[in-house]
Amino acid sequence: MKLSLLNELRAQNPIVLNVSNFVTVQDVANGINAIGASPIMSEEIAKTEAMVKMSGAVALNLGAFTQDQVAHVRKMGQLANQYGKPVILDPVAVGAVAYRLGVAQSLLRDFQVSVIRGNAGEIAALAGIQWAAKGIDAGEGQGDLKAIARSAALKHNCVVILSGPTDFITDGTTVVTVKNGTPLFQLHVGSGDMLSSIVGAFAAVTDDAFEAAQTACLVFGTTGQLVAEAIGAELPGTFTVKLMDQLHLVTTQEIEAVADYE
Ligand SMILES: Nc1ncnc2c1ncn2[C@@H]1O[C@H](COP(=O)(O)OP(=O)(O)O)[C@@H](O)[C@H]1O
Ligand SMILES: Cc1ncsc1CCOP(=O)(O)O
Ligand SMILES: [Mg+2]
Repeated sequence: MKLSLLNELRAQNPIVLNVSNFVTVQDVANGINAIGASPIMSEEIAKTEAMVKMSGAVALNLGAFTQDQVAHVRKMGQLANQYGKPVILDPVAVGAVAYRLGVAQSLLRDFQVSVIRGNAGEIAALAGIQWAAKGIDAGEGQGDLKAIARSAALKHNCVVILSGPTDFITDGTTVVTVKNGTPLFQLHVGSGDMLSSIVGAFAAVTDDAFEAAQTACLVFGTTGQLVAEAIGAELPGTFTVKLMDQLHLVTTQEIEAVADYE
């Protein structure tokens, strides 16, 4: 865990290039901005190369794609590999919809990702493990989440974040768990998407994708937890607004004071 990456991120203000989904695009852009990085979104394949070149990391979200957009994502992933930019993949709902899983698997064959960030249903699907995912949510399943995360990481040769009440972050060998968070994250559609792109912001300021993934989970989880403790009630609207504020304001000292990871 390297919390000083948060200060590094704020000092560098790296550009994070996103293929987002139309549902959560504004939360994702503002989340990246609030934490101290610089978001840019893209939907046009013709300008992909220039945009990849100027970016520090590329975050690819499969939340709501058309076939044209899949071609765009593929080209962006391949160009990111060519220019040595870290790629973060958010495989939204691949556990619930076979077509989505097929698309994600074909993309994972066509370019190398640095980090996959998904919930239990999504990561189990990418590991080839049985799980009853529910739409965009994790759903229900049996099994050792640590082992599922590790198996997905080994299969796709990358760092994997299996997020949820506890986040499991692994490079396929070591597994770090982050227990910070709040159930309010589940009442805000886009929490996962924000986390994935924030992983991109951290990956842009270090060559160590595993460290970037751990730190992003700790920063995001503790920030949400601090907000929930401050508002003290189940108010998803208020939570969303205050989460943006706190992502901007949170300090490494405040995070250290509540950090719960091993
Ligand atoms: N019940 C919970 N308690 C604490 N934190 C949670 C809980 N559920 C999700 N989170 C946090 O919410 C964020 C988004 O994760 P998740 O809900 O798994 O993604 P998605 O929105 O893609 O399903 C992560 O930071 C995760 O740690
Ligand atoms: C509701 C919805 N439908 C397609 S993408 C999307 C948003 C998913 O966001 P998250 O996985 O971050 O909750
Ligand atoms: Mg999600």
